Amino acid sequence: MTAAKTPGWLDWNAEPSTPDFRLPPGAVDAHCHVFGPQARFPFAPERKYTPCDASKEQLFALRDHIGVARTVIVQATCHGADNSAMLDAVRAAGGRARGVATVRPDIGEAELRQLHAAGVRGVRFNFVKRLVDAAPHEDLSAIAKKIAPLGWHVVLYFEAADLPGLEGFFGTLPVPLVIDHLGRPDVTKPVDGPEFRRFLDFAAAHDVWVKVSCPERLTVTGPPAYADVVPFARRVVAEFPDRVLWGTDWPHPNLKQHMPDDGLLVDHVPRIANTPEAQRKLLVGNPMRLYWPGETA
Ligand SMILES: O=C(O)/C=C(\C=C(/O)C(=O)O)C(=O)O
Repeated sequence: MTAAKTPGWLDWNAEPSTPDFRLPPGAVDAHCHVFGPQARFPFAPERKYTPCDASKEQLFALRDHIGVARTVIVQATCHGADNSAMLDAVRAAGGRARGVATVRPDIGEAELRQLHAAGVRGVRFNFVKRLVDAAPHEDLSAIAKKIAPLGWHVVLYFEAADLPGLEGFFGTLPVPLVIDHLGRPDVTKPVDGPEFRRFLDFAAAHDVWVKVSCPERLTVTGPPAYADVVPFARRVVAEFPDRVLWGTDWPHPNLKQHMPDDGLLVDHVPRIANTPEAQRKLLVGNPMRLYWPGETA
């Protein structure tokens, strides 16, 4: 018995355009997911939404269509701490994928080593209230301490308005930090305003990595240019050229107004990283250093 998709949630675009922008050789999609198929990989009972299926085969077809060489497959909340769909996809990618998992604080060293051997290199802490019930900080601290010896990092997903209440805790985590989707800024506020400056100052103070992904989630002015998001992404690329990452966020869960064309998301890249050097760092050098250290793209 498969669960019905959350009403009103859009399906991912099955016919993405061919990008005009050619990704450089070795480009990495540093943020994407697999969902199910739920007949084989059921969704978590505690989830707050039910997506449509989005299989590893469909992810790899998109990867090849837009010219990406490697993917970082991030555990989504719809699968909770059951990482089996993500692990199945990472293992099937033949070294061309890494994983970011969701784990519980009681996870043991043996299981962490199995995840590492499978290609996992980080865990995700999600603070977006519409997605999860917040975990106690002591549980997250316990996880961070357990993953530190493996050289893993923590991927953080939060709303910008919640950063003031979270940044103190983030500063205690003994591992590198990676922030999803620009820290979800309110793009109706000025890019030079105090809110985004606080985010930039936090990012600088803690040497965090920042994903300049998901313009489609942040925009008010809408596709295809996502013009209101561009200044925020450009500022992060300019201030942290060696610690920015890019991803499609395919299959784009929880979108109701519009579903992006992943080909156009690729064409968004040169608007935010406007030199070949900046593009190579964003798309190749930075993600390779974080997820495939010591390997060549
Ligand atoms: O896919 C994303 O990164 C964004 C979302 C969902 C999740 O991250 C998730 O369910 O784990 C969202 O904003 O709804």
